[in-house]
Formats: sequence, structure tokens, C-alpha cells
Amino acid sequence: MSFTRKLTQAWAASDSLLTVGLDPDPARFPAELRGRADRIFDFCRAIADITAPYACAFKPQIAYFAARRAEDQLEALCRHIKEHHPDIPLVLDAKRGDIGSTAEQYAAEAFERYGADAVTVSPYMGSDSIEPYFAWPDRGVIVLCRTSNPGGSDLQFLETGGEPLYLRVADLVAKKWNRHGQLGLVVGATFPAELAAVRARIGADMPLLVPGVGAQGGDVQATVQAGCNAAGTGMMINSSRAILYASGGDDWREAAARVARETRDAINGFRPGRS
Ligand SMILES: O=C(O)c1cc(=O)[nH]c(=O)n1[C@@H]1O[C@H](COP(=O)(O)O)[C@@H](O)[C@H]1O
Repeated sequence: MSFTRKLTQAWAASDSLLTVGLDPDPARFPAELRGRADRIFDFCRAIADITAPYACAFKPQIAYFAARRAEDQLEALCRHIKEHHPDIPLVLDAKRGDIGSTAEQYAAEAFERYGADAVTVSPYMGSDSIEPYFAWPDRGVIVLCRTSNPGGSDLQFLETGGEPLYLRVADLVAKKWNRHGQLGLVVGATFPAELAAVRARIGADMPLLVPGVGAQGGDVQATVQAGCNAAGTGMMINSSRAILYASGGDDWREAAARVARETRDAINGFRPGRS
């Protein structure tokens, strides 16, 4: 099944736009696991299992695993998600971007090694750096557009031909590069005005990955109102640290579930088109 179809079904089945970000930092693990890089899989598996009822997607961030030589644990986590939560899309956050021959390797890493339904990439090396991902025509490729961090403005707000660069990226991705209809864009929840501008530019169908609620302080109401399509879907709103580290005590699993549920409910409270 294609990425966008799986995501559309997950939005409906979970009644959620929340993406649970899996950014495991052993220094922030609950007391019983703290500092244990060898327990990354155990921590992430527990978080995935307990938050699954509230999630439309999972998004592991590869750097948190690679920095601790824990790619084998990321493989195990991806296998676990695909086996135990097969209807929840797995988005590998890797933010790759390189010349075609190298991009072929990155695509194989995301889609074959980790079995991801979608992967995040940078647009700045252009169309031939995206092309190799199309060898997996049913998988998603989610392109950085207006990122959530303040420094994203350094380049993404530069005027090009009378409009900011991030809107040119949105245009390129939506109108030229989207050969199989499986592309999406990353737009930060910390920039709701830009989120609305991107949604207006690309139309209703293209999915947006929207990080920045929770630890980065993005406003849920403004985010939902800016980025949802008329059907009340269209977004994977990511929260990582606020869920993962909701409690450092013995109740860490329940606390993560509670924050995930509350975040889903807060999002749902502002979605249009729901009875
Ligand atoms: O591509 C991303 O996921 C991403 C893009 C962006 O613009 N901003 C951003 O924060 N992210 C990722 O989203 C997650 C945000 O984590 P929290 O701030 O802890 O919710 C991290 O994994 C970031 O790497």
C-alpha cells in the first residue's frame, strides 16, 4: 500500500493527527534506564506500544540512534513497529540530501534497511537528489520546506523572484517533483502563518509533517487552523520530547500515554469538518 493511502487510513482509524517522535536520549531516560544506550530499543518499544492508540504515525530520528552506535536497535524498532503496529506509517527522519549516486544509498537505507514508509529529505541539492527515491514509487518522501527552528529563516525566507524561498520549494515539490503523488513537505508548527501559506499554495491533498508542538512551544490551535485541509486532515503533527520524557519516574509509560492522548485531543478540538 502506498504511503499516502496508509496515512489517510491511519488518520481515519486513529482519529488522530499526532505523530509520536522517537528521539531516544539515554541521558533523559527514566531512572530505571538512565544512561543505558543498550536499552534504547526497550525504551522506544515501550513508548511506541503505549502511545500507538493515539498516533497516526511514528517518526524515529536516526541521529539519536547513530550517535550511540545503535542502528541495530533502530532496525529492531522499525521491525517491531511494522509487525505490531502495521497500520501506523513509519516515517524515518533522516533529512538526507546528496548527489544521485549517493542518494540511491540513502533511499535503500531508509526503505530497505529500515523498511520506512517515508523518509525526510533536504531539497537543496535539487531534483536529481530526490529522483533515486522514486525507485520505490509507493514510498513517501517528505521535503524540508519551512523548518521549525529560528535559523531556518536564514535561507528559507530569502526572496527569490519576489517570494520567499520556502514557497518556491513548496511549488517545486507540489507541481514538478511529485511524480507518484507520494511527496510531502515539512513545515514547523512554530510558523503558523507560513504553514497557512504553504497549505494555500499546494492544495488540499499533500501531507504536511509538522514538528514543533510540545517542547518547541508551537501553538496547537494556530497549527491546526493553518495546516488542516477541509476534511480536517492533511497533517502529521509531531511531538517528541514532551511525550518521551513526560516523567522520569516509575510512571513514565503512563505519563507518555497521557501526554500523547492529551495532545491528540487538543489537536482534535480544533480540527474542521468533524461532527
Ligand atoms: O524533519 C523533522 O522532523 C523536523 C523538522 C523541523 O523543521 N523541525 C524539527 O524539530 N524536526 C524534528 O522533529 C522533532 C522535534 O522534536 P521535539 O521538539 O522534541 O518535539 C525532532 O526529531 C526534530 O529533528
